[in-house]
Amino acid sequence: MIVTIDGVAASGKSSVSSGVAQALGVPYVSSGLLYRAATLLGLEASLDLHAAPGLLALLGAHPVRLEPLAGGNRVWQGERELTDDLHSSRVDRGVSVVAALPEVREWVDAQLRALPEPFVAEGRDMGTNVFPHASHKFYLTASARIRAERRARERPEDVPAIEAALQRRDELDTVQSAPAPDALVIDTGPLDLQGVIDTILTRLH
Ligand SMILES: Nc1ncnc2c1ncn2[C@@H]1O[C@H](COP(=O)(O)OP(=O)(O)O)[C@@H](O)[C@H]1O
Ligand SMILES: Nc1ccn([C@H]2C[C@H](O)[C@@H](COP(=O)(O)OP(=O)(O)O)O2)c(=O)n1
Repeated sequence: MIVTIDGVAASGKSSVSSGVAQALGVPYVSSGLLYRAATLLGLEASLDLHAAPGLLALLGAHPVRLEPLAGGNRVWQGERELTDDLHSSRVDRGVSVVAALPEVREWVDAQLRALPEPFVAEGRDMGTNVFPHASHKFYLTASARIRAERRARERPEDVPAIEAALQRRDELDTVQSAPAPDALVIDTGPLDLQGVIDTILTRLH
């Protein structure tokens, strides 16, 4: 069984997926972390983030591994854990450019499709492109202001700066962010985290 939870930036995808996965007793898979890892490593190597060949060579030479767990995903490059470095504002700013590269998308998709079922997969195109056959599909939204207020609790910047950055990323990610036609769209604005998780769990029973 595969459940997909897609949505815009900071709409609650990873927190909701973790809650749903824990209730089901399965892992969740955070696809965005692989795009973030490619971005972090490209930045650290001072690569041009618009150029796929250099990034792919780097990822080929030093493979990155996603460890999906119900409580939280971890990302490794060999023995080095990248997880804590993936949510900086620098990675936030660069990741949409990297995620627009078809070669990087293929690199991510191949890793995701190799994972053993069952799991909850979250990202942008889990229900459309990567797992179109998933049994249950959801898409989370909320206004940019509400998302910025939530994310401001996790970032040093103020709400208006975060809101502007989220809107910029929404625009850059538009191509791969359309909801699947068979996804249930949930506006998380009026709901708390548990409310969103319960809405999804109700549909799974
Ligand atoms: N429905 C909600 N109500 C209140 N806070 C939420 C809700 N959903 C998510 N959050 C909070 O918003 C922040 C962003 O959520 P996160 O799961 O990281 O989103 P995403 O994976 O879409 O970027 C987190 O601090 C999370 O706890
Ligand atoms: N399946 C996916 C997942 C993420 N991405 C891209 C788009 C996002 O800007 C970045 C980071 O995604 P992530 O879900 O980690 O972070 P946000 O919720 O957007 O803050 O990766 C994508 O293109 N396709």
